[in-house]
Amino acid sequence: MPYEYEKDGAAIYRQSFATIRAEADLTGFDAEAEPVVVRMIHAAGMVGLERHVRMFGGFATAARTALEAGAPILCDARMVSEGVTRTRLPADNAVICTLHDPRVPDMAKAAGNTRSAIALELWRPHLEGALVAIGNAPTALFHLLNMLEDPTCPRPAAIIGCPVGFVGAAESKAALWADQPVPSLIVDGRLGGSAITVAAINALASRAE
Ligand SMILES: C/C1=C2N=C(/C=C3N=C(/C(C)=C4\N[C@@](C)([C@@H]5N=C1[C@](C)(CCC(=O)O)[C@H]5CC(=O)O)[C@@](C)(CC(=O)O)[C@@H]4CCC(=O)O)[C@@](C)(CC(=O)O)[C@@H]\3CCC(=O)O)C(C)(C)[C@@H]/2CCC(=O)O
Repeated sequence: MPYEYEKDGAAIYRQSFATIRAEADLTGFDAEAEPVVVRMIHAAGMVGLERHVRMFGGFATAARTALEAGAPILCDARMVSEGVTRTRLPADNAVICTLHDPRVPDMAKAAGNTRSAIALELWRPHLEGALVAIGNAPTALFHLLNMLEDPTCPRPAAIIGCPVGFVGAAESKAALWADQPVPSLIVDGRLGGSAITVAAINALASRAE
């Protein structure tokens, strides 16, 4: 006896988003921010994630405005950059991940840091006005905050700071929350990861949902 299941992709999305909107407490998010949180919950399969999502500085509007103006998206890991749905992007935005640049291993060795952190040095020419998306590496977020302490460092338009894990994830996001260098989104504590980071980008990229 074959299993019966929903086979219409659009219907699956519609049903998922309706379930999330029925079950999650989204009252703390305005109309710009709500679709971002809904898509993050969708990617994680976790109603309750909304209690850990925090934004400051008019994050959703700042990020959308930057994307619509053609800002590049700078990603810490290829898992993030590969997940961006290109057809949703409003200005054929460049999606850049420098982690696998052949120069990075030697640069990391010389600096005594992770590849994820040192790869951000190659962001400098693209950083001004960019949307930054850190979904994996706590060391990348710490390194970005250190770079931004230098007033001559180009400034991104907005930061998605969602590194995940047990070493440095909560601490790096707490540091972003404390510094508030530009409008940002964080998921507090150990929660985070590439999938929910990509979901936030994809929600920001298109207003249609
Ligand atoms: C310590 C690291 C952590 N990685 C985590 C979780 C995941 N990482 C995956 C993969 C495939 C990659 N992780 C690297 C970024 C690699 N991970 C690290 C580093 C050693 C240090 C980063 C840091 O602490 O900030 C880092 C290597 C580096 O020198 O920077 C990766 C480059 C490793 C590699 O394959 O070479 C690679 C990313 C590839 C890419 O997408 O471009 C996982 C899929 C785990 C796995 O393979 O088993 C998973 C994905 C999680 C996600 O949703 O993104 C942690 C948990 C973030 C951890 C840092 C914190 C901790 O508590 O340990």
